[in-house]
Amino acid sequence: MTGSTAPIKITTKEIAQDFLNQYDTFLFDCDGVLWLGKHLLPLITETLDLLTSLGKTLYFVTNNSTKSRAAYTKKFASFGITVKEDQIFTSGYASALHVRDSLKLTPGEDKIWVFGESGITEELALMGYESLGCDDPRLDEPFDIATSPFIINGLDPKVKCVIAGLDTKVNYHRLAITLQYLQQPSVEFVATNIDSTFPNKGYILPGAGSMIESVAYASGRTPAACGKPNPNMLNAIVKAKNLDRSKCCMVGDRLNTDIRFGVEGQLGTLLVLTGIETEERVLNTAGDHPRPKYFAEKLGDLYELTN
Ligand SMILES: O=C(O)[C@H](O)[C@H](O)COP(=O)(O)O
Ligand SMILES: [Mg+2]
Repeated sequence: MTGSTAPIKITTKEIAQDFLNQYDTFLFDCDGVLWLGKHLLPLITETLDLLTSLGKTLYFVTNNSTKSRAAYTKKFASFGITVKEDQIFTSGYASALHVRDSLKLTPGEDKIWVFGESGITEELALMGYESLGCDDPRLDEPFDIATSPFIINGLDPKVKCVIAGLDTKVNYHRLAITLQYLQQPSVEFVATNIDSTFPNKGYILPGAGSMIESVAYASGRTPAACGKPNPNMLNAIVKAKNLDRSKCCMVGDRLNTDIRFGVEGQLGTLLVLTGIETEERVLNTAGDHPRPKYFAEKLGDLYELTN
């Protein structure tokens, strides 16, 4: 898929100002746009302050499910940036909303097996759902079919759904037990997001999608993926915040998630080159991805060019 208009690179003060004048609300992806792991990208604080001083509204929409919205406020604070929990949307939160609003599982009764991290279980707990799996230390043990407590004790019949996401403690034990639940046809299969990779300070690392693919392949099942570019996530944000899509801009570093989310959601789009994509891919008219309206070397260019 290609946009008919060539993406505009933000390289001058005039282009930067023209871009800023078009939008009153910005939805920021996090990994690859604001930071790389624990490393804040250049001029991020200055750019967010600039936008706030111009009266813009800021939201943060990340596919990274390893942290809950509450934990992300702490991560922002660790960089000296004040962000309220209700400005943050994660794929873990979107998955929990899916469990509650689409699958309509019963809190306090139905349980969820989590192949992923605490950013998922904390969001589920806020909605009253008990999770199994995740960081249970027994899953850190090497898998042995004769001794695994999850095999010996049998599957929990109250588990009605598997949520799979990015799990930096992925191992055979977690894969094996997740597969046991996915072999139950009545157990729903939900994925937080589809990102194949993510950027972290000079390295491209396996993303949630690469791990989810493993259990999807083993089970022969396709999960419902809840993060960007799923329009349900954007619909939830637009509804919760009463947004005018024509005045919103999605800022991301990945074409098949962030920019697709923005283009298909009828938002403006800005792609920054500090994460996954290259200028060559952004300008490629033959790619199978939507192209952004704007792109820039880094988010901080907005600050640098207008000051
Ligand atoms: O694999 C993942 O979960 C993602 O690549 C990742 O962390 C994306 O986060 P985002 O770029 O949406 O902030
Ligand atoms: Mg990103």
